[in-house]
Amino acid sequence: MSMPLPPVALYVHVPWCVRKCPYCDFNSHGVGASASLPEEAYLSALIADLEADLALAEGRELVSIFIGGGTPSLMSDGFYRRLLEAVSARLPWAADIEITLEANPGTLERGRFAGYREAGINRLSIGVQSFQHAQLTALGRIHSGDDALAAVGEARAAGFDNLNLDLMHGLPGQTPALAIADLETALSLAPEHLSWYQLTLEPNTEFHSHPPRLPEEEILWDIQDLGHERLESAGLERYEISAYARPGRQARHNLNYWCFGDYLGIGAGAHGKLSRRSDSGLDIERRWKTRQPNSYLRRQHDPRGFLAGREAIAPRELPLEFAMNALRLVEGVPLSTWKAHTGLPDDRLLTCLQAASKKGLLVEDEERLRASPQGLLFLNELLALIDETG
Ligand SMILES: C[S@@+](CC[C@H](N)C(=O)[O-])C[C@H]1O[C@@H](n2cnc3c(N)ncnc32)[C@H](O)[C@@H]1O
Ligand code: SF4
Repeated sequence: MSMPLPPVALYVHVPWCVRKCPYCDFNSHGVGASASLPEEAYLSALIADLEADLALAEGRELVSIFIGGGTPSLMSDGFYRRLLEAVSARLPWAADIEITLEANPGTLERGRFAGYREAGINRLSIGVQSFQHAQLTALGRIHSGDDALAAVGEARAAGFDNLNLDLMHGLPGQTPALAIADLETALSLAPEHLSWYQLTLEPNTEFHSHPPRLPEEEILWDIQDLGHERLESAGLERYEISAYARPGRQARHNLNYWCFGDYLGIGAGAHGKLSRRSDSGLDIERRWKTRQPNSYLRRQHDPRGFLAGREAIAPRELPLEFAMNALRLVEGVPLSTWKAHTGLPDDRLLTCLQAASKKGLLVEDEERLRASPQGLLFLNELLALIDETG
């Protein structure tokens, strides 16, 4: 019998922001507050991009849609209504599909969230980062703490009952007390999900060339320990390195990535991962689209199409690729996911995990692939070991 294919999700990228943040290495382009964006042209490009990728879904139902950026909340509700209509006319959806949109509190227009809800978006991810003036300024954000509070209020009033707040920690000038104060404010808003990322200095960002002064290592550890304890005591369970959720509110879209599910990626610079049945099980490919927004728009009228590159994942690389995702999850993944999502037999993975188990970086479990608490702290070391033995 032929292998079943993994579940499939859809990622949609919106590449524009009001201003480029100095720490950000995403495919996002600052256009200023008063720019008018080419909504019509981008919508028709996204639909053409989806059309070209439709066959890759092989008739599977979409389990989730994630509209990320950039700043998707720069686009109107009409844009998303038409986009979601176009997607649903072309691909079947799971009855309980999760449809998330990333929103920036600095782009809040009255009534916009209600329009998004009516368009069919059922989860908002709000980029709060911090509620403190000094930290928001250091991060070059365009919004204030009050804007973030107003955005959450507006989201609730619009009927969103599934909210994620993005917060960062380890920020310039941040003490443990300030980091916990941010979490207290976030918790007072009772989000269903909270992403709590430690600020990293990424290559090709302004912070990389002109690094700000960050808290000392010991302070960073204190922030992490205190924050983790506080979030768990408030009923937000840590299920991934940086993600906390109320029971049943884990982000389905991210869970699909971390469990090595498939996803189509449309929009400037969007990445996808797709499996195809083959004689040996599954052939898995990564694909990515043209990155520059203007080049992407031009590709609609170019016989080359939107695709900028594609690469098969060689069977040798699969253990690492799989583990890089699965091991981010605190509970790991059932070992059966490996076979189901790579088409390869278990022994291939198990051989290269033995060394990691011996070092105490993996929990010995015949049913699940799961990092130990030590392994979660030193994930890079664990992944390097898997890579060497893969
Ligand atoms: C793609 S960004 C988009 C969200 C939206 N554009 C915004 O910034 O509000 C997703 C999240 O990644 C996090 N992030 C981005 N760059 C980061 C960095 N260098 N270190 C840690 N977290 C980062 C931020 O919390 C951000 O909200
Ligand atoms: S608003 Fe978000 S995507 Fe845009 S530059 Fe800032 S962090 Fe990056």
